[in-house]
Amino acid sequence: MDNNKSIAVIYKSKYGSTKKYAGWIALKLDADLYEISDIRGKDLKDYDVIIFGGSLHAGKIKGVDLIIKNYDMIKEKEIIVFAVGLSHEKDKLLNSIMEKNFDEEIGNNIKLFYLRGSFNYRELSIGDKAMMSILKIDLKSKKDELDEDGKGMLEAFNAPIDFCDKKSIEKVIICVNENI
Ligand SMILES: Cc1cc2nc3c(=O)[nH]c(=O)nc-3n(C[C@H](O)[C@H](O)[C@H](O)COP(=O)(O)O)c2cc1C
Repeated sequence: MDNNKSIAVIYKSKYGSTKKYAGWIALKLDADLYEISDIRGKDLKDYDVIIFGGSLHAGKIKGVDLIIKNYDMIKEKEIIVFAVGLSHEKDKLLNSIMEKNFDEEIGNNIKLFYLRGSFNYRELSIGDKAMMSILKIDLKSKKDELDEDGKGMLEAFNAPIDFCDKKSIEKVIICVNENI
């Protein structure tokens, strides 16, 4: 790895999984670590490699506007985004995250990864509980037709689940090391 390259890891996390992954990645890469509110868009130009991590919320990557709004300023840099969610990593998942969050130009220029997070219904904010309750009713009504993801989600309302796995950051680390 070229140690002269400066790397920023920036994250937006509501319940802690994305923060955990960002911390693991920053430590491994000896990068500067920022919670999203602690960095301004213009500070991004100080870095050669920008790694952004955000949790998935109804398909959207929280906080990723920081990358989108500043894209013209940072487009010559190495940009890596990791999304943290509960779904299983299926073939189409990355494509669907890409389509819901980025236009074609940005999509072609960034590297996108998916990491599995955690879920504890009891700890959710009131708004998130309301949103998830609607999902729960929907899942229950389709109980017999649910795929693995749906069944897992339904079970998660009763018992907290945590898929955070330090080993899964390896794909992000390899990507950074290959490109700098
Ligand atoms: C309201 C709500 C919406 C969610 N939407 C998605 C989603 O669209 N896709 C997904 O894979 N996970 C979804 N999740 C699961 C979160 O992404 C998961 O809990 C993640 O670990 C949260 O990250 P954080 O701990 O950094 O806040 C959702 C969770 C909540 C509470």
